[in-house]
Amino acid sequence: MSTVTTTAATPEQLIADCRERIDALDDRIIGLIQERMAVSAVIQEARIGAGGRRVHLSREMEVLSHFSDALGKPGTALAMTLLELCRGRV
Ligand SMILES: O=C(O)C(=O)C[C@]1(C(=O)O)C=C[C@@H](O)C=C1
Repeated sequence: MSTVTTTAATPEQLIADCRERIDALDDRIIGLIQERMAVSAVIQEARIGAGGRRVHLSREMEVLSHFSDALGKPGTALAMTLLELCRGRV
């Protein structure tokens, strides 16, 4: 977990500063998700073009484990949402 430093003089200022940082982080997270969706689409199109299926279950298990190892049970839910964004509903 990274450290958060602030020079805020009041609780109100601290909250405003931190919310600004959260909004900026959320923008970056959204950008990364959009980048992930584009990369995932390249893989899926290549697989379908080669006669395969959109979904690759064993790879999805690896993605789910990656997130749950790092973030616990909510990480699994997050990975499932990411996978749905990247390949649609199954
Ligand atoms: O890694 C793959 O083979 C992908 O197609 C990418 C991806 C993903 O977004 O992580 C998407 C669909 C598959 O079911 C598995 C994983």
